[in-house]
Amino acid sequence: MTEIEWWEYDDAAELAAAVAGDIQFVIESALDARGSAVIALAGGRTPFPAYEKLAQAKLDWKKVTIVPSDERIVPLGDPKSNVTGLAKIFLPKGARVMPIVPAATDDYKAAGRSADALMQDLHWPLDLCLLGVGGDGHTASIFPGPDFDEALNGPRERRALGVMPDPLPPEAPFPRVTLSRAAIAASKALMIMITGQDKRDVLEKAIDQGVSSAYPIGRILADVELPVDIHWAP
Ligand SMILES: O=C1O[C@H](COP(=O)(O)O)[C@@H](O)[C@H](O)[C@H]1O
Repeated sequence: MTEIEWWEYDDAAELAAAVAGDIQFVIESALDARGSAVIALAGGRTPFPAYEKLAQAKLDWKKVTIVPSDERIVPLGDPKSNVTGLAKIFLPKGARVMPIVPAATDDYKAAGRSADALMQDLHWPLDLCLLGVGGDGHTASIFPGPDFDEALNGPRERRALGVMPDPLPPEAPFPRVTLSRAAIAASKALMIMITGQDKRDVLEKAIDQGVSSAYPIGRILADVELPVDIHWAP
């Protein structure tokens, strides 16, 4: 089990400012060290106030590549598309925001292979992976279902894959493409951002359960070696 540090904030605004500051620091460090930065950012809803704040930072955005940690297989522009939300915020800054599912398709496995091929062209490992956690304990789009084992235990070089959640989450009932556990665990920095006591309870339980956890986030955290920062507000 890795070293996990909880960071607690009074409210969502404080949380957003802190997470934005930490992401900015990672990007600046990568730009100083290498002249470019590649980061994966969670989708859903929780992290978007932090992204709005981050976008105000004075950075050489043209040298920053952003990929979603996962994507719902929906057309680009759909309100449920994670990359569409990221693109609205970071494209105007000049960042490269990479769709990993360029077109909606019925073949989620093929979508996963295509996302994996796109990821192979990126500088690797990721400078940062920021994860969210669903109320059901999923993270990125690693869900229980027929692809769970492949997402957790597939070959190390597999960076992304297609996933059919079972059951489909009611708030976004779509097949998905997600970073694999190996890709997440290989990141140079790993952060989690959540809000609310319910998600905190799930995350604490998942961490306690460790490698035998039924929650995807528990299985991932049981396997990472780098320290993990969890940012939380009620
Ligand atoms: O479906 C998803 O859910 C998780 C959690 O989203 P949140 O809005 O409850 O924070 C998210 O991290 C993931 O990227 C997304 O596709």
